[in-house]
Amino acid sequence: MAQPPNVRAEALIEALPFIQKFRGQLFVIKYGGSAMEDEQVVERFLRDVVFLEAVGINPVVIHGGGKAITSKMRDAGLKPRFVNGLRVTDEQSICIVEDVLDNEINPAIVKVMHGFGGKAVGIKGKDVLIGKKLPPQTEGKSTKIDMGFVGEVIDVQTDIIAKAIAAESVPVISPLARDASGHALNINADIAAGTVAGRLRAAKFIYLSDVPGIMRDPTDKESLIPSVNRAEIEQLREDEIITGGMIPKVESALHALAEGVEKVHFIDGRTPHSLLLEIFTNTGVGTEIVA
Ligand SMILES: Nc1ncnc2c1ncn2[C@@H]1O[C@H](COP(=O)(O)OP(=O)(O)O)[C@@H](O)[C@H]1O
Ligand SMILES: CC(=O)N[C@@H](CCC(=O)OP(=O)(O)O)C(=O)O
Repeated sequence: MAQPPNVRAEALIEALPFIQKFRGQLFVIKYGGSAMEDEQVVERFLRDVVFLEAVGINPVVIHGGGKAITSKMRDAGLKPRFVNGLRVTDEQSICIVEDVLDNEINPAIVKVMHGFGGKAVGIKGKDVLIGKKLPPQTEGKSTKIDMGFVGEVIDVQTDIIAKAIAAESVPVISPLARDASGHALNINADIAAGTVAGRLRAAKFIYLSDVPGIMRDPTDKESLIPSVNRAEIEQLREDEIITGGMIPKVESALHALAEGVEKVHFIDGRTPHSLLLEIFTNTGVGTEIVA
């Protein structure tokens, strides 16, 4: 049932101080994982991003696509393998990774945003992120695994991103880098986003995922941790409360904070308008990481 007009107007007025505070500021948003699986959820999120841009905030979106890559690899008869949350990526797999991220997911996001009347520009990670191959990773106690074409970001060509923002377009960036010889490297999207947020000194860095935030028990919603600092994160890792896909997230969040990002938030991409609630209301949503 529609709310009375004055209640609806109050929601806009509640947003006023936040719009005034955040206009002109740069927010990096990592969008990935299961929160990307449902078309309705994707559209709702992207409309929220268009809204941010329309009220003068400068969002930069870094997207993932791990699930789609896994499914395409399986179709090709390849068996996905992860070490410490990172996909082992051989020559055949990197072609699939590039195809899924740059030719499918990235243009689809831009198209939906255009459909909502937003301005967005797709940027291939390879065009802005310079990387180098990761050394072999330790699995278990001592086994070293060659990760293939998996990299870390050593430089960001921020001028290309800045140009898009100056043109009032939302940069939508895929998590790939190029190495010194121009070869594509697969970058975990959380790590790519954390590096970009740090280099751009984002006012906020927001992760949208498929959990309410960081939890003491990922199966119990009530165990959500609303605010956490570096020392507490280290303890949560030691106690193996933060595991799996949450590890690259907290690591890149801490990296971004060390680089001067003001605030990092983990919110649930499945909750309708969690992004707008986090930014434009006093309601605390998800987990905030403070320096
Ligand atoms: N303490 C924790 N709190 C919340 N989620 C956690 C925690 N530890 C591990 N996880 C896992 O991390 C996952 C999120 O990481 P991931 O699946 O890589 O997200 P995305 O694909 O959105 O980047 C959650 O679905 C959850 O299973
Ligand atoms: C090296 C590495 O693991 N790269 C990731 C890149 C995509 C990603 O991170 O996507 P999500 O954010 O949706 O998980 C991968 O191949 O799955």
